[in-house]
Amino acid sequence: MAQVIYGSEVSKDIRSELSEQIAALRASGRRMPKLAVILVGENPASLSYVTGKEKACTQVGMESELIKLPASTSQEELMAVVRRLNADPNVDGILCQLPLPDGLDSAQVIREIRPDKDVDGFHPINVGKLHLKEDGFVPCTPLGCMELLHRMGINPAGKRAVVLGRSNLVGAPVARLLLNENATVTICHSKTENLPQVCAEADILIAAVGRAKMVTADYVKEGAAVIDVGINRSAEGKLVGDVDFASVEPKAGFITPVPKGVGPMTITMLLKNTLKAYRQHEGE
Ligand SMILES: Nc1nc2c(c(=O)[nH]1)N[C@@H](CN(C=O)c1ccc(C(=O)N[C@@H](CCC(=O)O)C(=O)O)cc1)CN2
Repeated sequence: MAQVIYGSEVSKDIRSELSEQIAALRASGRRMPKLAVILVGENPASLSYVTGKEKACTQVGMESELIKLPASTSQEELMAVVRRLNADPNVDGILCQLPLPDGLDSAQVIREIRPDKDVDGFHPINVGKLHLKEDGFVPCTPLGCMELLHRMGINPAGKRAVVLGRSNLVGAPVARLLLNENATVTICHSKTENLPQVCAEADILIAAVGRAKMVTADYVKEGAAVIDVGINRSAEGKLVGDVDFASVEPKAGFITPVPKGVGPMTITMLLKNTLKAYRQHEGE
């Protein structure tokens, strides 16, 4: 039976540490860290995630600003909002909730965000820094996966890690983070042959493909740490991961559930990145 690692619980500990740090800033009369979130359109999932981000900021004592724009917003209008936030000295972190409505170019928006305010870690400068092992902003979901591994007491050095999925948001950066911590990393994708066998060699298996319950027990080595990044909605509207929990849990050593696994860590790592941006802006 695997040890189930709840990101929701780990998040509570990290958020209480962040609250203490922010309370100390407030007590010394300092400016508060501030996150600005841009939401374009009416995607219900995106609305729920940005609401979660605002609530989390309030919970730890950070300031936040939600800029809600209609789906009809033009690329130039969106870029102008980013430029306004870039120039605002009270804003430490900026993010544009993804996906954007059809017709808007997210890559162009991300490139417009000042790299020192890019708390999502998506700007090419921050992507480059991750690959060069330089200090920059790392995307929140991959950072959350690494934090969970560390909290499980797993040191990736020398371990076989398999990342299922190669997206810029999760697969590619989490693979790089594992490599940076000296794991031997394989990235699998839709063209990978013998997928279950390749995955079954992993000591650490990260599932980030976006296919409900795709990872069954035959993909998993006995005792492996399995991190499920999937957020898939079933026909009944139930949230399910990429891992078939019932099948994998008896075989794995550690496993994260969906919900209450990696998801809450994404928002917690965003708070951490925003406080880091604030400290850099304050010259600490
Ligand atoms: N600009 C960004 N856009 C998106 C990101 C991102 O990191 N930056 N990631 C995802 C969405 N996301 C945050 O934005 C996110 C996803 C899931 C969760 C979460 O807490 N999930 C809960 C379940 C919530 C539910 O019931 O729907 C869980 O897994 O327990 C938080 C944030 C894409 N866009």
